Amino acid sequence: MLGHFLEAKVVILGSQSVGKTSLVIRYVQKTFSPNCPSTIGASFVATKLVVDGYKIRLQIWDTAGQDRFRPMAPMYYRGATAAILVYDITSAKSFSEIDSWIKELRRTTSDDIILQIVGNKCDLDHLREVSTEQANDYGKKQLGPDHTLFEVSAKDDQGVDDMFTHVTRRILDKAQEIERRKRTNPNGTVQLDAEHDKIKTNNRSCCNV
Ligand SMILES: Nc1nc2c(ncn2[C@@H]2O[C@H](COP(=O)(O)OP(=O)(O)OP(=O)(O)O)[C@@H](O)[C@H]2O)c(=O)[nH]1
Repeated sequence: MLGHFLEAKVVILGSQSVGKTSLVIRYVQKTFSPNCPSTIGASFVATKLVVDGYKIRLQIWDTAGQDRFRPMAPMYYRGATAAILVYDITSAKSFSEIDSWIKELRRTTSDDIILQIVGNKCDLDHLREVSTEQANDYGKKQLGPDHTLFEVSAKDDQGVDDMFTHVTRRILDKAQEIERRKRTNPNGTVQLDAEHDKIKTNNRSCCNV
């Protein structure tokens, strides 16, 4: 049975200035700073939450969107359970770059990585360049009919908590699926252990959440 303590790595990817750091700060610190400095390399924050009775520790890696840091990205997404792919709804270019992230992740990571598309800055609807319908259709086409697009605003605190909770639920579902497969396919131990390594579960009955 899946332990009641779970740890997962989540990486945030996307073009420069789409608001990756702002989303993490909004989620973890409940604040917004309009003068957020551009990320150099990447930064890491850990946060604990309880979803559906499970205590989860998310290790969130916020990566730098500047092109010069792109070659470093594999260092941060390697071993990730989930990747949050962020675009800015006022930038068609940032949306088109999601496609190259998906291709790169498909090429270089396990099929099991959870991919979540997120449009940030929905407070700037009057400047919108990417329609909800376009992004929604794209997400379902690329990531399957169950993919739910999130349009959020780190500035106005719209949808950010819901989006992180949704990703965490998907991580839980994945962990449960891996457990199920492990039970029903004992011959697949090696492969399943490799997968399982990315979602660390622990049967501890007590933790710091
Ligand atoms: N209006 C609005 N501005 C936002 C929002 N989120 C971020 N910003 C602004 O967008 C700019 C870039 O935000 P960051 O969080 O630094 O973006 P980033 O994707 O982490 O940027 P890099 O680290 O350079 O890749 C900053 O001026 C933010 O204040 C939002 O939801 N609405």
